[in-house]
Amino acid sequence: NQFCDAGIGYSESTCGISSSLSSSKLLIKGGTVVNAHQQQIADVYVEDGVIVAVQPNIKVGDGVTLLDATGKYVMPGGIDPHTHLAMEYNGTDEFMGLKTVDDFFNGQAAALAGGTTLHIDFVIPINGSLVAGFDTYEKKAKKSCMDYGFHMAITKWDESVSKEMEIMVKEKGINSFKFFMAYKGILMIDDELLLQGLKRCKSLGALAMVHAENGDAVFEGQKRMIELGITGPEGHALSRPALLEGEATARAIRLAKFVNTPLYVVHVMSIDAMEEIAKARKSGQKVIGEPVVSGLVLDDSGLWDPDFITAAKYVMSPPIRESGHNKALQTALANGVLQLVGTDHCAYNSTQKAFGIDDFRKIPNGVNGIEERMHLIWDTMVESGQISVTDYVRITSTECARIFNIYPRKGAILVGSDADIIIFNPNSSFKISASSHHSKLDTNVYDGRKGKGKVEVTIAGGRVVWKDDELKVIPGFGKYIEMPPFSYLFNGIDKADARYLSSLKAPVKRFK
Ligand SMILES: NC(=O)NCCC(=O)O
Ligand SMILES: [Zn+2]
Ligand SMILES: [Zn+2]
Repeated sequence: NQFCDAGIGYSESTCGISSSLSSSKLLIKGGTVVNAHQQQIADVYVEDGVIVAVQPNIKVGDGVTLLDATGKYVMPGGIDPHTHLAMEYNGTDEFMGLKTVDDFFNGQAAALAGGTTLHIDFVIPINGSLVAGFDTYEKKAKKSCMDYGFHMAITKWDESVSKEMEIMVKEKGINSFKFFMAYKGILMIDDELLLQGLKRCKSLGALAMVHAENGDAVFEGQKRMIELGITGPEGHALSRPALLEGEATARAIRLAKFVNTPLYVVHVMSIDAMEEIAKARKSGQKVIGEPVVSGLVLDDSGLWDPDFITAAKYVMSPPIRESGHNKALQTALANGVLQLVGTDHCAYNSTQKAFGIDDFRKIPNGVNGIEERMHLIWDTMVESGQISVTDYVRITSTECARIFNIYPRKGAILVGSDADIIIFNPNSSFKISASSHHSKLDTNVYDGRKGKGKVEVTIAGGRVVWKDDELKVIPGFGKYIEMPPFSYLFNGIDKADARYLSSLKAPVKRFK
């Protein structure tokens, strides 16, 4: 790994960052500046971490770092809405018995090398306590080298959880809560809890997110596979078919409609789930669908690899589906049925994956992607002609900023926006390899993939952190980004509620 893997307190001089790269004034010259709404040839001038001017032919004095972007795209840094860095369960007894290997420093360094400048991670409560979970994640994130935000998982329900949700929203800058409809006995919630959670989210202006799989049926499917003697990684896919993802997606959508609150479906992996989202959106319901890179570009064939470790590295939930789902998800992303792309970066190494050598139920669930997302989505969606460059910015950055209510501070190259910027060369190329990536993983589910386009420069918070294939990152430089409630998804909810109430033909006056 090329970045400075020092602890907190590392200073620029000890890692040899040249003064030109650490200048607080930057001028990006002559590139095509792309926002989700338009593209234009312009210069971009940055001072103290903020974009100060976007226009042609900006003239500056001395002491400004110049970056030539002629023939290249200048785009907002990627925003990954779905990561699990240093993920733990209950603080000590980690999710599926293990802790993810990429933490809030090296996982972020990998993200920066791939052009992502902000990620939103999932806080896992400790014994159900949101405050305890938040405190733990706040400590883990102290060494951050790039900006980050938090979603919060809800794993149990009582008065104190309901109160803590309010604290999260009003005092801690969290505006989204994830409900796991799977992982029975660990994180899974039931419909009653989901209903209470949806109501509470609505009252706080927070976005409800669901991991949509029928956890009871998955549990049954797992038993079925073991009874049939299917204990390897392929049993993972066979035990939780797409119909169970479709069922849970439909159920969550209907409950959100009943409550009249927006819903965000994380890691949409199947046609079954995507079609439920399409139907709901067509009817006017506010449902957001997030595919992840693995579901868009891979198929399940790796799970049948005769080598256990090779197969186990593809184990994630919902599973990577058989070929055909990936292409359908790409089309849905291109035509607006799905809105933004995450990674679900959840890194378990070979030793950890080997925990399930005799029983696929014990293989920790998760794949990488935080470093690869921007390149793979460019190659799969833009280079193939499925979407435009402006749409690329929308699905990798802007829409995420809008949904989580931090636009245009993030997700845009506009005067006043944070200087989180990439310079992207469409004529260069990338190659993914487990031996050169920046994750701590010893494997990579995209190992060997090549494609067109390359993130040549990443600027985060106004600093050049990635250039000439070299990382220059500082632990502690990343900021926590608070996300206010009542995003645009809540517009009109009150009017729809009033319409509903006035439409009720009740109460009926009855004579006794
Ligand atoms: N997706 C996965 O397999 N691991 C991370 C946890 C989750 O998002 O469900
Ligand atoms: Zn999930
Ligand atoms: Zn996840």
